[in-house]
Amino acid sequence: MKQYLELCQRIVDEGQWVENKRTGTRCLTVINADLEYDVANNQFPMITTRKSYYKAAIAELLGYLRGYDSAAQFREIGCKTWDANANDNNAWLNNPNRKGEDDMGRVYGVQGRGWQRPDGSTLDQLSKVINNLKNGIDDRGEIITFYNPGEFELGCLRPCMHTHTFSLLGDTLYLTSYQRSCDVPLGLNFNQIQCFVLLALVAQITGHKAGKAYHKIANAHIYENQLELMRDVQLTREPFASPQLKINPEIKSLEDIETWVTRDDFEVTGYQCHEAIQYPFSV
Ligand SMILES: Nc1nc(=O)c2c([nH]1)NC[C@@H]1CN(c3ccc(C(=O)N[C@@H](CCC(=O)O)C(=O)O)cc3)CN21
Ligand SMILES: O=c1ccn([C@H]2C[C@H](O)[C@@H](COP(=O)(O)O)O2)c(=O)[nH]1
Repeated sequence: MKQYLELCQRIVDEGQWVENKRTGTRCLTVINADLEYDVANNQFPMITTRKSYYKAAIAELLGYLRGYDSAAQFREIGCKTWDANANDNNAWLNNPNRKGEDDMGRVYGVQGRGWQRPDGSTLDQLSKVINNLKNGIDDRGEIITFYNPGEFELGCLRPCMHTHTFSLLGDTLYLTSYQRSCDVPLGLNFNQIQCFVLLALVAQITGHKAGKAYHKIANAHIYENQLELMRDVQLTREPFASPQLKINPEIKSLEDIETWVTRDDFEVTGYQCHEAIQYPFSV
């Protein structure tokens, strides 16, 4: 929690204003942030200085792992975060590749589970990594990347947290996640949870201990219409201790994640937080 608040304070104190053409809203911006999460000791990085909706963040991650490409699929598993980008953004609405209501196109999990090869076949990056890790193999390229510049025009948004590298050291699994662009009041709240859960879950289904998750962010920003709430409300609050996450131990394979796991297989204990803050969202 301390590192999150320090990043927010750093943006407020040292950020520079950057115009943003896509959303039309300028952002107070810093470059480079390194965060880490202690999965080994179950220090679940949920924001405590406002109410955090962790189940929606986990549902979003499950949707990515399943290769979902429609905001309707995300809604069905308890996550509304893709409605606006799929249905309210003019650039995407006018894009001839959009296949209709709720279509997100070839984003995130579509690339993770079905990267298109030149010969027309597809590559399942996630299965490869899980199979190797299950067999104790780290080929120094246990990487899942959603970032496919050749297909940007086929999706509603370029992936933000775009690459995940898994590393095995003895029987301990580590994760390094890379993010090109981060909406610190809204998105990071979800992304911190997702890095933690991704490592905890993959460690569980591949039979390893979880170590740390490292989260590397290039452009970290606060939108202009979020600044007052962050500076004058959220940053004046004292954080509470980190809660703990309990994952259903019956989750044992990638197939389980694909078939029956829901957001209710994840329970948080010991969560104490300040009142909710509703931050504006820029589409
Ligand atoms: N401008 C912007 N910021 C983002 O963080 C973001 C995007 N766009 N587009 C793609 C995804 C969607 N994400 C989102 C979208 C909405 C919330 C959001 O509204 N969160 C609320 C409540 C969530 C709920 O009730 O389930 C929050 O208070 O955290 C969070 C992340 C993260 N990403
Ligand atoms: O997981 C996510 C997804 C998106 N974001 C934020 C970061 C930016 O504010 C927008 C994306 O805008 P771009 O113009 O494509 O950079 O969404 C996030 O923080 N986390």
